[in-house]
Amino acid sequence: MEKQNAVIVKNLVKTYAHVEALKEISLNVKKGELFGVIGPDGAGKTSLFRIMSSLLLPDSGEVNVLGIDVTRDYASIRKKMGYMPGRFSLYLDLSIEENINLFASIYDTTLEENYDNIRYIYSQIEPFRKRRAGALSGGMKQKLALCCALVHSPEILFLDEPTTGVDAVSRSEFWEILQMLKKRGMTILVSTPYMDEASLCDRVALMQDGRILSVDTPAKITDAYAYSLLAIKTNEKYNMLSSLRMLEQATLVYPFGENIHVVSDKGKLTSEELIKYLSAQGMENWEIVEVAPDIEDCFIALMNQHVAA
Ligand SMILES: Nc1ncnc2c1ncn2[C@@H]1O[C@H](COP(=O)(O)OP(=O)(O)OP(=O)(O)O)[C@@H](O)[C@H]1O
Repeated sequence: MEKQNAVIVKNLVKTYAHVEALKEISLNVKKGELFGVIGPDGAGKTSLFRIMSSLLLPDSGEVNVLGIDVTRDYASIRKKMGYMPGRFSLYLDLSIEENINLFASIYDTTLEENYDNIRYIYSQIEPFRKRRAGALSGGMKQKLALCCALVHSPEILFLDEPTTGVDAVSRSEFWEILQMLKKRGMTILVSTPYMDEASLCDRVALMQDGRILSVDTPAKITDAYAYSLLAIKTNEKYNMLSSLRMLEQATLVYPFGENIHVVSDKGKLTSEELIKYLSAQGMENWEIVEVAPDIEDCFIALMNQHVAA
């Protein structure tokens, strides 16, 4: 049986003064899904999350969360959702325990009443419960903010860039917590600028400049890559980039980790032709390496298609 939608967003538009932050955004998220919204700074993620969480009104469009029209009935949806804003919403002068109790009191509940719901996360910071939030590491603040968002036992979580600026270990611990919450049936929407987090989601929306470029499972997005991708390993990155950018058959050339990626229309540039070109250019000490496109390659190609359109 087809899973029910937890979130339905239709033709959402949001404008600030002269900035069109959201340009007719539409998407559906299923109950129990871990759904990622991935995009660079300014893509419109925060605007979208604030509107879905009933904290901001759109200019036009529809937002339905758990069967509730959030633009009309924000009081009902707030009881059922947890929201973690991009910049932590913690009270830095209050202790861990006081922060959680404060958030609990807003929903007329207590930490004790909901202890079981947040035990897995809270137990990791409980030894420091008397410590001021301002004196916590980024990773601990992130766990505390998640406890605050979960303390009233919501059915759905909106997490806006929860891992931005947090160290790699804390990031990976945080994703483990999200997987655990998903297993318990929670619907989770999470935004992130980190492409490597895409593979941890059931489905992702790639977002740029107020638009969604693609929505699918990470595997289907990479399977749909419509170009030919060659990667070159070299110590002479700068010269290599300049040289490749003059190659007519290359649609896109960009540094990617240790390599340089060369994108061309299918059948337009073979590795033999690339070898010939680089040899003719007098380039030395490089090799072509086999790579499969990842989400970031797909994103770059989609952005380029959009700019070219
Ligand atoms: N209150 C505001 N007034 C004017 N422009 C705004 C306001 N809030 C956001 N914007 C602009 O709207 C666009 C989308 O911003 P938004 O914060 O939604 O994107 P984002 O993907 O969350 O990026 P970031 O990670 O930088 O917050 C950006 O161009 C931003 O500068």
